[in-house]
Formats: sequence, structure tokens, C-alpha cells
Amino acid sequence: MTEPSTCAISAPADACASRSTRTEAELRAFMARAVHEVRETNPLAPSITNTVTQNFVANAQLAVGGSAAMVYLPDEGECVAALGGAVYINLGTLLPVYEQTVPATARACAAAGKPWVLDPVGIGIGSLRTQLIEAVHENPPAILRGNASEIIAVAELWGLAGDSSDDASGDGPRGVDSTDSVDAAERAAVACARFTGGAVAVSGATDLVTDGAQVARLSGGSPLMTCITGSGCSLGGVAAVYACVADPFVAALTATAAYNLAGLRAAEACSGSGSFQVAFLDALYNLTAEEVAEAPLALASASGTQAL
Ligand SMILES: Nc1ncnc2c1ncn2[C@@H]1O[C@H](COP(=O)(O)OP(=O)(O)O)[C@@H](O)[C@H]1O
Ligand SMILES: Cc1ncsc1CCOP(=O)(O)O
Ligand SMILES: [Mg+2]
Repeated sequence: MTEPSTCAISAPADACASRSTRTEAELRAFMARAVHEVRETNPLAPSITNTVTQNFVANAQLAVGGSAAMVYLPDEGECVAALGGAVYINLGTLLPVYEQTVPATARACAAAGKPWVLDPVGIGIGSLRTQLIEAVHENPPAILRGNASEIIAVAELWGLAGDSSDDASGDGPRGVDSTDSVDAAERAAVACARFTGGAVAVSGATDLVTDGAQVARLSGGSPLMTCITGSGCSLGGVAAVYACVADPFVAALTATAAYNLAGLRAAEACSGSGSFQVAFLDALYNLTAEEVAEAPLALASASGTQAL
């Protein structure tokens, strides 16, 4: 087994594009290492994120062993791109200043060779979200994370959809929720990953994670995850924590596997959606590296996926 790639930390996302495919056993070993390393090194993954779920994002990042810092302003974004191991940008609630903050932070990440994670929450609401997603096309995220309708919408905005939207509902997201199945977003996800050279994580009842060469499907979680706000947002924040120590594909797989396990356990321990949220943080906090590495995951080649 080769050493885990550090390209997510030391080089732009497109430097990862030529990475050869890895076996399931290798990926699982890298996932375990990512969980360990985060707990040992407490990496900082700063966020520009929405006001609805900011606290939950920070608590989830802390629960897995990372460090959180939420910022709003352009020079703050540039500053944390230098300070952090990876940056999380979530477009859930926008302020006018984000017109400057988001492109400046993406540029600063590219200049510093730091990975960043994008959650295009609410894409399609108003014009600024669209404008920002088009603007970051030139400095794309190492990890794009969203629900199926959001990923399909990003592929369309970036001109990557081809006929991939044939499978989509055509309705776009319903507010912040998906109207499409994860399978309908597969071609869009593969196309986006091939474009960014990083990874794309599509969430749903069964999650899909791809680096454009391989496609993993991960099961678990709980329908209760859709009854609280922030399970998707915090998944992006936790993916950014793992991106501080692992390449984008491994980081996205690790975060997704951890969420599926924690969701299952929290559902067993709770008595409704309120106690689910608390039980979920407890479960994230208590997960071991070995458990995450053994999470249900089916790996396939993306070569059969006509993405472009
Ligand atoms: N029906 C479901 N069963 C199990 N897990 C789910 C289900 N729906 C969503 N999840 C999980 O909830 C988390 C957030 O996913 P999702 O609800 O699709 O994101 P978003 O909140 O951004 O729309 C992911 O970890 C996903 O695996
Ligand atoms: C409800 C809501 N409105 C704007 S952002 C947001 C949070 C969305 O969180 P998630 O996508 O994790 O459900
Ligand atoms: Mg979301």
C-alpha cells in the first residue's frame, strides 16, 4: 500500500487528478488513518457557513476531533485559508459581503494549495448563489458536497451536465431539500469530480462519493437525519476536517461513513428528533477509526459512467 496522498494539503486540487485508483482495502486503511490523525492533531477547518446550522457544524467538527472557526468577511476568509488545513464554504444563508468573501477565499485557498469544501445549499434561490457558484469555477473546491438536486444544479451551472440532467427531475432543489434520487446525480457527480480533480459527495438514503475514477456507495444513517436541520451542512464541515489530513476522496468517504454509523446509532438511542441531534453528536464523538473503516461501502469503477 502506498503512503496516503498529501496532495490535498500541499497542491491544488487538479494535482490529484492523476492519482491511480485504490483498492477497497487501501481506501479503508486510509479512512482509519484519517480518523486517527484528526484525533491526534486537532486540525483547524474554518468555515464560512449559514446562520441556521453554524453551531451544529462547529460541534460536529469538534466531535470528530477537529477545530472550528466561523468567519464572514473577505480578509477573514483569506486569513483562515492560510491558517487552516482546509476551508468549508456553505452558501445556505448569504450576506451581500459574500459576493467578495467567497471568491476571495477560494482564490486564497488555491494560492496557498489548501483544499476547500463547497456545499451549494439552496442553489437556485436568488441570483447571488448562482453568481458565486459560477465565480468559483476558476478555483474549484477539492470536495463538492450536496444533496442530489444540488449536485445536478452545480454540474449544469458549470456547463458539465451534458445529457446528465436527463435523469433529473428538472425541478431543481425544493428550497434546501432534494427532489432527485442519488442515482440520478451520478453522472453529474462524476463530471464535477473530473472537472475539479477532487471528490464529490452526494447525500441521501444511500450516499455516493466519487473522485471521477471510482464511485463508492455508502449505506446507513437514519431518516431522522432529514428531521433535523444541519445534517448535510455539518457533513460538509466534517469532510473539511478530514481534508486537513487526507486527500479529497478519502476525506469525503471518511466523513460520509462516520455520518452513516453515527446516524444509525443515534436513531437507536433517541426518542425523537430533538434527542436524535444530541445522540448524533455523542455517536460521532465515540466512533473509533476501526468502526469507520469497516462501515458499509461498495466500490465500483466510474468508467462505465458517461459523465461528459
Ligand atoms: N433517508 C435517509 N436514510 C438514512 N440517511 C439519510 C437519509 N436521508 C439523508 N440521510 C443522511 O443525512 C445526511 C444529510 O443528507 P441530506 O439530507 O441528503 O443532506 P441535505 O441536508 O444537505 O439535504 C447524510 O449523512 C445522509 O446519508
Ligand atoms: C434550513 C436552511 N435554510 C437555509 S440554510 C439551511 C440549513 C440547511 O441545512 P441542511 O442542508 O444540512 O439540511
Ligand atoms: Mg444541505
